[in-house]
Amino acid sequence: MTERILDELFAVIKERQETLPDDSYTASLFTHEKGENAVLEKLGEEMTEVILAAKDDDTDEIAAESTDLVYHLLVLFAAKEMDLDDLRDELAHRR
Ligand SMILES: N=c1c2ncn([C@@H]3O[C@H](COP(=O)(O)OP(=O)(O)OP(=O)(O)O)[C@@H](O)[C@H]3O)c2ncn1[C@@H]1O[C@H](COP(=O)(O)O)[C@@H](O)[C@H]1O
Repeated sequence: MTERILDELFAVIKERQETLPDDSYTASLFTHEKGENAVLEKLGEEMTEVILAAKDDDTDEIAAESTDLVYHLLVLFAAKEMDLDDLRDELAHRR
């Protein structure tokens, strides 16, 4: 697995945001009739799914749902015209 996988995924998300292919789930989040609420609702759902997986002590499910959560968080960053450096800078600031 490449160390830059988050950057690579974020680049694909930005590309989908620009080109809006019909068959892309990511694009559908940017064009949803609910607007920004579409991704905000998914973030809430995925966070709940992480919590339920944790309550079940199901580490495979925690990893899977956390991956859904991170993906939707990156979609939110793109929607807000932020990028991964905003996250890195904030983390570095706290060291
Ligand atoms: N990493 C992801 C990714 N993670 C999660 N998801 C989608 O997020 C949604 C999660 O929704 P749910 O948890 O509700 O799961 P569900 O399968 O819809 O329904 P349930 O039965 O679980 O309720 C699913 O549709 C997943 O496909 C993702 N969709 C796309 N990507 C990546 O985004 C990039 C662009 O992909 P396209 O959007 O397909 O162009 C590619 O690199 C993809 O791998």
